Amino acid sequence: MKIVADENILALDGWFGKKVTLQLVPGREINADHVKDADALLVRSITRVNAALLEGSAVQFVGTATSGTDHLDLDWLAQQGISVADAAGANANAVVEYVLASLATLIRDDAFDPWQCRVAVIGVGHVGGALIRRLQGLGIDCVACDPLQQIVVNVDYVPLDEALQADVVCLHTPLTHDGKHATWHMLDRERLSALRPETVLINAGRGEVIATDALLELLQRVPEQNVFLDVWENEPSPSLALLRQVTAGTPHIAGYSVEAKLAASRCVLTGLCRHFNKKIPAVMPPVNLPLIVHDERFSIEPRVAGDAGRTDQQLFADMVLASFSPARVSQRFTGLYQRAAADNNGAQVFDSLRRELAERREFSACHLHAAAYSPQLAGWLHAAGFVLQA
Ligand SMILES: NC(=O)c1ccc[n+]([C@@H]2O[C@H](COP(=O)([O-])OP(=O)(O)OC[C@H]3O[C@@H](n4cnc5c(N)ncnc54)[C@H](O)[C@@H]3O)[C@@H](O)[C@H]2O)c1
Ligand SMILES: O=C(O)[C@H](O)[C@H](O)COP(=O)(O)O
Repeated sequence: MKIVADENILALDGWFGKKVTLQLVPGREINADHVKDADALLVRSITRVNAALLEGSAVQFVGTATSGTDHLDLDWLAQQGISVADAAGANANAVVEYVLASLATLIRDDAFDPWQCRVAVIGVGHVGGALIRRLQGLGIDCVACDPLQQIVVNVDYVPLDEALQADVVCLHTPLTHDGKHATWHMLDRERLSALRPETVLINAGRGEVIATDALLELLQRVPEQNVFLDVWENEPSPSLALLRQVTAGTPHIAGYSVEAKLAASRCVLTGLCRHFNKKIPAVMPPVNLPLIVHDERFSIEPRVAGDAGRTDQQLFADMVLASFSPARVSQRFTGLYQRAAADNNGAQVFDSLRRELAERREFSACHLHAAAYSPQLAGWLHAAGFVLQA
């Protein structure tokens, strides 16, 4: 059997016996020549999988290590009888932590108190559902907007235009082009203009859900509007003007963590085994991941305990941002991207930064000493996903 796979799907090597030929290829370079005699293709979001790639090939299974599937021509694949498996849910927790870290950026700067706010989550699937549960666990008021499925209980579902009046608006929808609830340019000029200037907008769904030109116009008119973008139109070459204007812009890494990457690999390998009627290995990619109890990134802990001058909210933000700071990533991304864009190398910067940022660990890898924090702060840290030990 021959499997062609994106070289950046984590921990694929070592899972296949001698009867399998695994060819690893950079995702943007996978072409019809690579796949013509392959039985299976494993991709990430950057490979377009359609007739142009697979027509006449031997591929009968496509696995994508992503939740989004807009890079796959699902109708054509179904017509051809090619099976598809995705990794929906694998990176939901990483995206939730990205949203918490974005809010922490504003809390730290004293610009914002989420406990006095209403957060609207638009798109309530794996990511949006997990986000609502996490925010509610933190005691933060939420509403949900999802006209296609209403699966989360104990939350009010509201129409889109009402959701856009919340204090924080989080977009977690797929990119879709057809039907009454298509999401392409769902936030167009008219809807963006309806946002209140103090509303915080976060997009970790797909870039095309917001019309770039209209958002740029909005930010030129209302520069104080806080906007966090992880996804962009025209990746890997997003608008530099927009990147410069947003509160924090990251190169599509909200769902990036070692935990998420391994879970995604597990999903595609499970799908592959099911399709080819192979036994699903009991233990899948590796893994003894070290905890970060003593990691220098968390040397903040003693400072937190000793710093009587900071409020529990600020200390909460400090802890979250010590783990992952979208603003720090944004600063680096913006600097590198604007220099590279001058030489038309922006796309390489986008891709190489993404590779580098895949080593993030989730909050659960950080074990903290409960006694170092006030009961309120310890409760928030626990609810956010950190592990509190006696
Ligand atoms: N930035 C990242 O790193 C990252 C990571 C994971 C997922 N994503 C993106 O986020 C999307 C959501 O991820 P997920 O795992 O929750 O997917 P999911 O399929 O579990 O959930 C998507 C939800 O969006 C809802 N939806 C569809 N159209 C809508 C509309 N017009 N208005 C409101 N809701 C709508 C669906 O009903 C569904 O409940 C993915 O499709 C992907 O494009 C991005
Ligand atoms: O849809 C998803 O799951 C995410 O957008 C995912 O994080 C994309 O990551 P990539 O496949 O490009 O590494």
